[in-house]
Amino acid sequence: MLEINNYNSSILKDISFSLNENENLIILGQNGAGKSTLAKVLSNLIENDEVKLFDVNINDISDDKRASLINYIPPKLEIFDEYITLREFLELSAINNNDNNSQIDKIIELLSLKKLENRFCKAFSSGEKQLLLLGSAIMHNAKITIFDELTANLDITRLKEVYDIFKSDFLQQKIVITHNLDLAYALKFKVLYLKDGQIKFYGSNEEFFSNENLQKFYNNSIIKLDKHLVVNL
Ligand SMILES: Nc1ncnc2c1ncn2[C@@H]1O[C@H](COP(=O)(O)OP(=O)(O)OP(=O)(O)O)[C@@H](O)[C@H]1O
Repeated sequence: MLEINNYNSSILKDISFSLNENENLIILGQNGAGKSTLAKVLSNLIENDEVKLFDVNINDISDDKRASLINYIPPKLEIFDEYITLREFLELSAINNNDNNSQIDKIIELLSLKKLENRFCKAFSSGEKQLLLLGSAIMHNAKITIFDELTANLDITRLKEVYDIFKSDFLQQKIVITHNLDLAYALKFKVLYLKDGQIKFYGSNEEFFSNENLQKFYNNSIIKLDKHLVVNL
């Protein structure tokens, strides 16, 4: 269980909610609403005293233990080593000391990354870097993984693959920050909507994507067509 109680900062206002074990979440909101900041608070990249992970205050959890409980995947892959290959990057993403070769093979196969296996990550396209981030999250295998705009640079085929992985059991509990409302709608995860640093909605996917709430949160800019949401251009 993930809990945050009365968190306040210059960016976020009075943030409180709890997410049960094995519940997945989507965080929505306009640019600058505070989504990434909230993700960093939940994973203690912004230190705080208001988050509890599985009933323990996040500050009382050792770094190793915390890494096994929550993992924040940033929107962009930062590579500091010019010569690190995809395979090496995945090896470094593991937080255990096992022989991880067969798991790495599985992830490379799952994400169809075989041709990039021994290439330097630094030169990857932005979409390839996003897939590597997803691979590293699967390798890391934290109890809760937060993805900050993972799908931003993916082509349609890759987006569908990521959707399938989000719906599968390759990862444990997932928190997905996205601007892609069609993806958010299709995933059916619980929704948290932020506006100006405040939670304006926290509840079921079905309720959030009701016609009434679409009107309330997005004016007339989104319409429902069959099982999809499309931008009303
Ligand atoms: N380190 C910081 N110092 C000062 N202000 C910051 C800092 N980080 C973020 N902000 C500000 O806080 C607000 C929320 O930023 P945040 O990145 O959390 O938004 P977001 O909802 O993730 O936006 P986007 O959808 O554009 O990625 C923004 O106005 C941003 O400029």
